[in-house]
Amino acid sequence: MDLLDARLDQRYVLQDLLGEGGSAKVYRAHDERLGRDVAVKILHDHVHPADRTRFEREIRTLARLAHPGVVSILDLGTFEGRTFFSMPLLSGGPLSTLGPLEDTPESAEVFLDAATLIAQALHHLHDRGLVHRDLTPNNILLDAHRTPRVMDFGLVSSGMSEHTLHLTRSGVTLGTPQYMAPEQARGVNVGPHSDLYALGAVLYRVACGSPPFVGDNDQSVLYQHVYELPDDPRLHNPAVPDEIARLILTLLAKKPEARPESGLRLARQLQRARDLLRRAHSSGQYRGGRARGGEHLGGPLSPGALQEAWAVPLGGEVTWPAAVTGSGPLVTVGTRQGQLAVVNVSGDLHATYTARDEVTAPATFHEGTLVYGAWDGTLRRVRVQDSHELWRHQTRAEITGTPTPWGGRYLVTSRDGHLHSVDGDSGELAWAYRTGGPIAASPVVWGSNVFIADEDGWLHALDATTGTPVFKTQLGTVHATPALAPRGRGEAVLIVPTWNGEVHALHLQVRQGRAHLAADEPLLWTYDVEGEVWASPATAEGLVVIAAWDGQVRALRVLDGEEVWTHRASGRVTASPVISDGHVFLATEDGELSALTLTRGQVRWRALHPTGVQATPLVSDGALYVAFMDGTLRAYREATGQPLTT
Ligand SMILES: Nc1ncnc2c1ncn2[C@@H]1O[C@H](COP(=O)(O)OP(=O)(O)OP(=O)(O)O)[C@@H](O)[C@H]1O
Repeated sequence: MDLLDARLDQRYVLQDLLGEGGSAKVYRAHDERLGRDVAVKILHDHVHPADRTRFEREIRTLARLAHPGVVSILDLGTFEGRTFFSMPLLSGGPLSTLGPLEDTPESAEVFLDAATLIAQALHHLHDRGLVHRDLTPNNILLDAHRTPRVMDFGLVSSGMSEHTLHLTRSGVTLGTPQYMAPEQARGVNVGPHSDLYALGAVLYRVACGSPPFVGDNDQSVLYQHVYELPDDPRLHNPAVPDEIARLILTLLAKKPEARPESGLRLARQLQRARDLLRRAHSSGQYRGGRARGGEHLGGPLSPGALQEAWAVPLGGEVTWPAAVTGSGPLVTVGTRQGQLAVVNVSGDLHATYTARDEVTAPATFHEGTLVYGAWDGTLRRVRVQDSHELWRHQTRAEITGTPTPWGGRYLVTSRDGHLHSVDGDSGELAWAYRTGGPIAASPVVWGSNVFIADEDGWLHALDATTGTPVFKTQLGTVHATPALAPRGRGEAVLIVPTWNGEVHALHLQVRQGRAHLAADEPLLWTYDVEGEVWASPATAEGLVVIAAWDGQVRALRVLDGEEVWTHRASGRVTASPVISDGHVFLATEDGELSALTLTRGQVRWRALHPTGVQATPLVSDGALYVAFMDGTLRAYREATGQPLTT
């Protein structure tokens, strides 16, 4: 019977059918009494007694639970003899909309936050002696803020002793094979650990886009849950961070005792993974990879109170396109005189590595090693701990871009127009792609796609794993590395500044892992800064900051290129602006350092030095690190004891 427009309990007007399950229908309804929209779940007209039991079980369970990660029951009633209940309307779709994971810190953080809340919700359930037994991505819906709520408690079992899997409805096995723990598939020893396994399978599906096991029929899937090992999630989606892949695989352990011991313990592990990722993002400052938007976490919170903490002579000039990069307690910068200096955060020189030539390409810290290229075409990988050189790879021309880690390899550009993919373990070349013109910019990675812009004016998009071209488009000579602003699921804006001053915003979409230009509006906007651009744009919070060489700095809206503010720096700008915690950090060729608010461009801090800066500064660990052209590295920290000024 169609219930649309029916008015339940003088209060709920049913508006749209949201979905239908075995026992009930779910409607979007308007609660006239409170003037808000809710979801109403109403029992089918004629139901099998088993389905009625499931429905009642769900209501009783919901009434016992109160947790931010569990959908709450608002009201209970009957309509023409049919039981119904109302609950908050969850408009964010199923949990799977958070995936597949993209190679952005935001994507992993949203995923980990959601997983943590679900783990806590499971703990809440388990603590009350309940086991969900049917956790699937569709049974965890997101609200408008992407907060997940566990629902669908029709299969919940109370009491750990209950082993019944075959709660049947018309002879059908209930539970969802794709997410079912091995012990549940076999019908023995189902308990809280089975929900943790199911959560592992759900997270696998979200992270990779497909569940751990697929098969032609339920039996084949269940067989694999019992006997086969799942693939490493990174094989299906290389953007899955290592920490997340490891946690998912422990949840999918065949033996319950090998899984995390409780939802609470899992929640802690997920939070730790989030902290680790956050730290990796705040330090491994390579422009093309995680920090490709020029945004970094962990910069000075109140730049108004910045003071010089130390200065270290590096023994050589520091010029564009060098950049200060860092990891944990170490900061590094290369010089023209063939040195790569590694300084610790208290200002002591930790080590110096020599190259035969200028080290102007920014170095990358990655997994305890340092990867750096030099003007003579050598790429080296060195262990930070003991300075041991792991390998050296020789290319034919100057290395211009920062080595960008991708799927166990490093993507690195050279002046003669090549993008090389070099194996991280052996230093051997996996593939090389030749663009038409010289390259000065670093590669930019998005999902499994890599973009490079050359000086002949073309932007190339390649498959990052194989180097196969995906598309190319002509924009104009590019020196600076483009900035990528992710725009929600499978969409991003790539902001490409051309040397002659035109900044183009390309609208990218990803379909089955491949990037392409949006068919309806490939170019969102073009903005003419009327001057050369050497610095890479920086983007965060829906804005992009572009510093032209003549010193004019502009913040534009990523969406439509509208100008939000402008600022005139004291001199020419070659170093890229850096964004952290709502501030933009700028350095000029005549020695002006400044910190501006991101949203309004207000100057919060300014310092002048007799020598200038061309290399992009680093923000990390609450400090600002700047390498001056004369070869000094200076650290600026917030003066202690001063109140926050912003
Ligand atoms: N609170 C809600 N807000 C928005 N949509 C909802 C809400 N609750 C349920 N839905 C939608 O209604 C659909 C049907 O819900 P129901 O709980 O009956 O799911 P089911 O899992 O398909 O059925 P079964 O009870 O057989 O397991 C869900 O898949 C979901 O899309």
